[in-house]
This record gives sequence, C-alpha cells and structure tokens, in this order.
Amino acid sequence: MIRAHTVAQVRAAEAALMATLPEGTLMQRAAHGLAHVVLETLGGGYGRRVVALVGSGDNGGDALHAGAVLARRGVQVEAWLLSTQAHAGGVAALRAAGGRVLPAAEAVAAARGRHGHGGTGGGHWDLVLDGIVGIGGKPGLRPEAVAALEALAGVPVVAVDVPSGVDVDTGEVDGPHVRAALTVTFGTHKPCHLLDPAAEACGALTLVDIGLDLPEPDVEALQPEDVAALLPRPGPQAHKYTRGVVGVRAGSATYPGAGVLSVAGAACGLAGMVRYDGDAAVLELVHRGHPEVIGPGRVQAWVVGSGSDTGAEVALRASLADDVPLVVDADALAHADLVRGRPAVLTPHAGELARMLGVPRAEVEQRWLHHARRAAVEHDAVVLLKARHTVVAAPDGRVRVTTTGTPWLATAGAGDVLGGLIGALLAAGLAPYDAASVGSWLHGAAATLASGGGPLVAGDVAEALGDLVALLVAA
Ligand SMILES: NC(=O)C1=CN([C@@H]2O[C@H](COP(=O)(O)OP(=O)(O)OC[C@H]3O[C@@H](n4cnc5c(N)ncnc54)[C@H](O)[C@@H]3O)[C@@H](O)[C@H]2O)[C@@H](O)CC1
Ligand SMILES: Nc1ncnc2c1ncn2[C@@H]1O[C@H](COP(=O)(O)OP(=O)(O)O)[C@@H](O)[C@H]1O
Ligand SMILES: [K+]
Repeated sequence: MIRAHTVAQVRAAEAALMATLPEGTLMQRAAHGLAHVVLETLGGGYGRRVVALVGSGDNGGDALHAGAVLARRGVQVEAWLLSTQAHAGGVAALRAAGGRVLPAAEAVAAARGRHGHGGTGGGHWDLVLDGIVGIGGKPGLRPEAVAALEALAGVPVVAVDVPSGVDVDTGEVDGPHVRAALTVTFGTHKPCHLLDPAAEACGALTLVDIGLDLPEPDVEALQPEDVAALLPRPGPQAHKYTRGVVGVRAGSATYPGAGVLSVAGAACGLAGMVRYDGDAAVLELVHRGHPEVIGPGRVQAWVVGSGSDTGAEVALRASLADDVPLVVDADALAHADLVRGRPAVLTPHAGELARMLGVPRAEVEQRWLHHARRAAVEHDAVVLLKARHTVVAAPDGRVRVTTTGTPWLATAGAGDVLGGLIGALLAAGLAPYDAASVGSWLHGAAATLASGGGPLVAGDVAEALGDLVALLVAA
C-alpha cells in the first residue's frame, strides 16, 4: 500500500522522532537518501553537473546537504539561493564540500547574459534539485523562483519531497509550480503525490525511509499485493451461487453497446454468474459474446444505469427493491438521491459529479479530493470519481486513489466495463469501498496490459481482466 499522510500528521511524527535523536539526524537521513537517488539517476557522480534551487526552509536544507554529498562524489554542484535566509548548516556543508553558493538573482542574470533574456542557460546542467519549498510551502511560486526555473528550462528536475508550488494536502494547484521528472520524498508519501493535478507534476516517485512512526493515512493507493489479498477466489467447494450472482440493468434501444460492455465487465469471472435484465434486443447482442448470461432473477449485486437512457429511474427503483449492494452509473446518477444510505458505489466522471453537486465541471477538475469526499458524505455512499487518477471516497472519509491505467483508457465505453466489474466484486462479497478501489485498480491495470503502449477499445479492457487476475493470483 502507498500510504499518504497530511502535513500535520508528518509534522507530529517528525516531532516525536526528533525528540529521541540528535539534532539534524532526520535531515541527514533525508539528504543522504536524496543524494543516493540522484547519483543513481545520473549514473554516477564525477563530472556530472547539478544545480540546486534553494528556498528559506528545511526543504532547501535537504537540497544543500544532498548537494554536499554529491560534491564529495565529484559532482559539480551550484546552489542558487532564493532567499537570504537559506539553511545555514546546509550552506556551510555545501561550501566545505567544494560546492558553489550564490544568490539566484545573480545566477539567473548570468544565465540570461550568456543566453539572452528568458533564455535557456539550462544546457550546462544535467539536473535541477528543487529545494524551493517542501511541506511548509504555500501553493504557487514567487517570481524569483519562476525566473530561476525559466533560466533552467529543459533540464530534468528532481523535486525534493514535493514539487514546489503544489498544495501538499489536497494535490490542488493555484499558480505556477514545479514539474518534476522524479520526486524523492521522505518518511511517507503525501496526498499531493497521488492526487491530480499535483500527482502529474511529481513524475516518478521514490520514498526514502527516515524512520517515522505514522498513524492511519489520509489517502492511500492500492499496490498489486493489496489487490491480490483482496481478490475474491473460489474455494475448493465453491459453486456458482456461493461465488455470487451479479445482475446488470444497463443498455437500451438507443445505447445497446453500454449493456454489452457492462455485461463484459461483470462477466470477468470474479463472480459466479451474470444475469441481464433489460431490452430483449440488447440481450440478443449480449449473448453473441456471452452465451452464459441468463435473464432476471435473484442476485447479490446490481449494476444500473450505463446507457439506460430514460429507463434509468425505473431500473434503479427496481434494483433498490432488492436489498443488495449496487453500482450506480451514468444515467442512473441523476437519481442518486434514491440511493442515500444504501450499500452502493456511485461511479461519476467529472461532468456527472458536477451535475450531482451543482457545481461547474472545472471546479471538480481543480479539486478532485474535495468534491469526491463531499459527494460521498452528501450521498452517504462510496463515490468513485473517474479520471486519470480516479478517487474513491467513502462517507467516513477514507480515500483511495487509483494510479494504474493509461491515457489510452480514455475511450468510449470504458466506464461501462468498470461498472460491471465493480458489480461482480460486490456480488462476490467485497464491501463497496474495497469493490470500488479494487475494481478501479484492475480496470486500469487491464487497460495497460491490453494497450501494450497502443490504442484500445473498451472491450479489450474486459478481455484482459482474466489474464491480469491470473498474474495476480500466481504472484
Ligand atoms: N522537519 C524535519 O525534521 C524534516 C524536514 N525535512 C524537510 O523539511 C521540509 C519542510 O521544511 P520547512 O518546515 O522548513 O518548510 P519549507 O522548506 O517547505 O519552507 C517553508 C518556508 O518557505 C517560505 N515559503 C512558503 N511558501 C513559499 C512559496 N510559495 N514560495 C517561496 N517561499 C515560500 C516560508 O517562509 C516558509 O517558512 C520538508 O518538506 C522536508 O524537505 C526533511 O529534512 C526531513 C526531516
Ligand atoms: N487520461 C486518462 N488516463 C487514464 N485513464 C483515464 C483517463 N481519462 C479517463 N480515464 C478512465 O477511462 C474511463 C472512462 O470512463 P467514462 O468517462 O465513464 O467513459 P464512458 O462513459 O464512455 O464509458 C474511466 O475509468 C476513467 O478513469
Ligand atoms: K521541493
């Protein structure tokens, strides 16, 4: 599991640990971890050239101390100070190790002199260390930092702890921020490492252990071993009814394909049987790919709404008449009020969630965590907000972010497959929060498997699920 803690949680854990250790120990651990990741990234030390952008706080201190380690390994290190308040011990350490320290304004002016205004003095450097701000930073960057980043445009950035300028606890951005190729974080992940738009600015992630003792995380991300542990598996005495029956009420004369794709997700094999209750012509289409699907009857979970068109409300009310968990997608989301307090997973994309909450879509896309949590509380149900990094929020405040997937998954009908898949997991007995987060993880990973780096259609995702589950079960 990737566990992400808020700034307040990190501060408390750091304070508790620091009280037991000699002063500066944690920064030394962080700086050494950071320096070793940088050396690995550079493929060595001697002759490499690294510039550190250094703000006024301990984040700059980490960058300076890491710079000192790098300088002792033969790296040419220059620190550009964005403040007169830079970490004194770090400045002294870097100077003592042979590094150069100068005000950022002077370095930027020199770069501009060499390469013209707004120009790229970046060619000289192999890597930028972003020590502008860490968990103490306010969102946005000051003009001096923006100017320094501009002067270094094109040079890969390694963010120290977090990409400077993003909101650490929410992943929101407001104004300019660093875009890193790699983020090296300390002690634990922070929400901004998982939540877009900040997560996209992190690049790859590496965690350096500094020995913190941490509470329950604020946000988490399932990893393959977590998904494998949660996967429903048939026992030796299993029969199709013990494995759970999933019912699908999706598709219509107008949108028959949504019914077919919902069933394709539901028929992933993780439940014992799939029933279809809907348009007879859609059932005929379903049977071409899934002859094992039968008609209406008793189920352990319903999937409702994908392509249901005007029939969504009737389908939802019929599903609610059974006392079983349900997935509420697409057209049925307009009637999500009916579901409040029932075991359910609502699966909106940003536009659908915006309509549910009565806010503009752009606001949802700026504040994914806030809106997913708000909708989960208001609807008293698990809300799965679909996006590049899907957010799954429970009414009690728990949040999981899905980090699997590929932009090729942004294709028509992919959401229908997801709804069916989550329905199968509900029918197999997973709680709504687990069914949603495991389903979303599998959906993204199956897309990556099916894509192989190229385009895909929604049906490919459903088809790849079997191979993916086999890989997870074997591992
Ligand atoms: N506290 C600890 O024991 C440890 C802290 N570590 C490092 O310390 C960092 C936190 O250090 P700090 O608490 O000093 O905070 P920061 O280094 O994040 O800096 C905060 C300071 O920067 C200024 N500032 C805030 N927002 C700004 C902005 N947008 N633009 C420019 N300046 C801004 C403020 O004056 C503030 O005091 C962590 O992210 C991590 O890198 C690590 O060394 C591990 C141990
Ligand atoms: N840029 C992206 N990168 C990765 N996955 C994406 C991206 N955009 C969308 N997705 C995923 O693709 C699926 C699209 O579903 P949805 O919006 O419901 O489409 P449809 O209604 O056509 O089925 C969701 O699972 C979503 O998480
Ligand atoms: K930083």
